[in-house]
Amino acid sequence: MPATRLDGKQIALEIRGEVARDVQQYVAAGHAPPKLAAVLVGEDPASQVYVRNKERACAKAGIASRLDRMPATTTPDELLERIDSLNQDESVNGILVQLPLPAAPAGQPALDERTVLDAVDPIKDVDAFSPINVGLLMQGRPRFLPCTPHGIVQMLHRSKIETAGKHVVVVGRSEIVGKPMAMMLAQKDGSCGPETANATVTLAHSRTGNLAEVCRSADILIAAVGRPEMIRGDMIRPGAVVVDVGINRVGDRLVGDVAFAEAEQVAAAITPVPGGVGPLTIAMLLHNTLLAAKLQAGDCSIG
Ligand SMILES: NC(=O)C1=CN([C@@H]2O[C@H](COP(=O)(O)OP(=O)(O)OC[C@H]3O[C@@H](n4cnc5c(N)ncnc54)[C@H](OP(=O)(O)O)[C@@H]3O)[C@@H](O)[C@H]2O)C=CC1
Ligand SMILES: Nc1nc(=O)c2c([nH]1)NC[C@@H]1CN(c3ccc(C(=O)N[C@@H](CCC(=O)O)C(=O)O)cc3)C=[N+]21
Repeated sequence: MPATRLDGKQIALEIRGEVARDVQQYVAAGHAPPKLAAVLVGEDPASQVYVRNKERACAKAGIASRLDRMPATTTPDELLERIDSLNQDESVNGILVQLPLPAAPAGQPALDERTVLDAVDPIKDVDAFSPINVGLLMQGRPRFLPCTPHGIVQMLHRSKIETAGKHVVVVGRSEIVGKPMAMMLAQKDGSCGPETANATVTLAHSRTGNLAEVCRSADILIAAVGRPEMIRGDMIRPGAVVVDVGINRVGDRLVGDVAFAEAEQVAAAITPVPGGVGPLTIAMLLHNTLLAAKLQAGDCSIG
């Protein structure tokens, strides 16, 4: 029997509905609508699509948004100045600097991702990329949860997939996905999302020995590698849950990091690409933007 498809799009719509309702209540209590500022440097086509989707989702949830487009020739000082002005702007609750940043034109200093992300005020850091928010997450007392791992946690929970006592293998150790994902699932209590903790976590990467065997030992396999269809059917334990984070453009097709047709024959449940983790990332960004507004209004001390 082929695997159940975990419908990320549907779950994302459900979460967006909840955020819209909470935004309505927040505004009814006399607050200005939450506001997200996205900074897009350069012309990367995938980033354009993502930022457009995000703006549309904000509008539907009653969240205000502004898009600051800056040319690929922007200097580090210009970008840091823009971030600082968004930090100071009391009407802006959330700030997102779209990644990747473009390469610098010849003869100009590069835009360093770390320096730029460090400049975002932690109380407005809706991506949860700043060192303060990463540290709070590590300690099990997060303020903002990073959007993609949080979306995955929500999807598992809402699909009634238990993580406690399970062996989760996360393939990929990026700061955005793999590393925080592993940390969240290994937490002792529910601090990083409802009932999604207490997993036994293996964090695999490009230097992992015998990756296929490590993957086959997973009850839940989470692939965040960025290599089209590298997780094959024979790397999956029969009956496992497979979460495919990868978004790879191959010609005009969008494919994940998992060879879906093969995996579907082995797994018990699997996320498709598109329509899996991607839409959840956006839903959790909306959630974080409302949370940011509440924190700044003094409405709640922590998530
Ligand atoms: N759906 C969504 O919302 C999102 C999707 N994505 C997508 O997820 C994917 C991963 O993104 P991101 O985490 O930013 O990627 P990065 O490129 O930052 O990290 C990739 C990770 O995969 C590891 N890796 C690379 N090759 C192999 C290999 N052959 N075997 C095992 N591990 C390997 C790398 O190992 P090492 O550390 O050793 O180099 C690294 O840790 C991309 O396709 C991206 O587009 C990203 C963010 C959100
Ligand atoms: N500061 C920052 N924060 C991010 O969260 C961030 C980022 N930079 N840079 C790039 C990655 C990637 N990412 C995606 C989000 C949604 C979809 C998404 O909605 N995907 C749709 C398909 C969209 C399409 O057709 O291209 C889907 O999977 O169904 C994809 C990718 C967020 N990222």
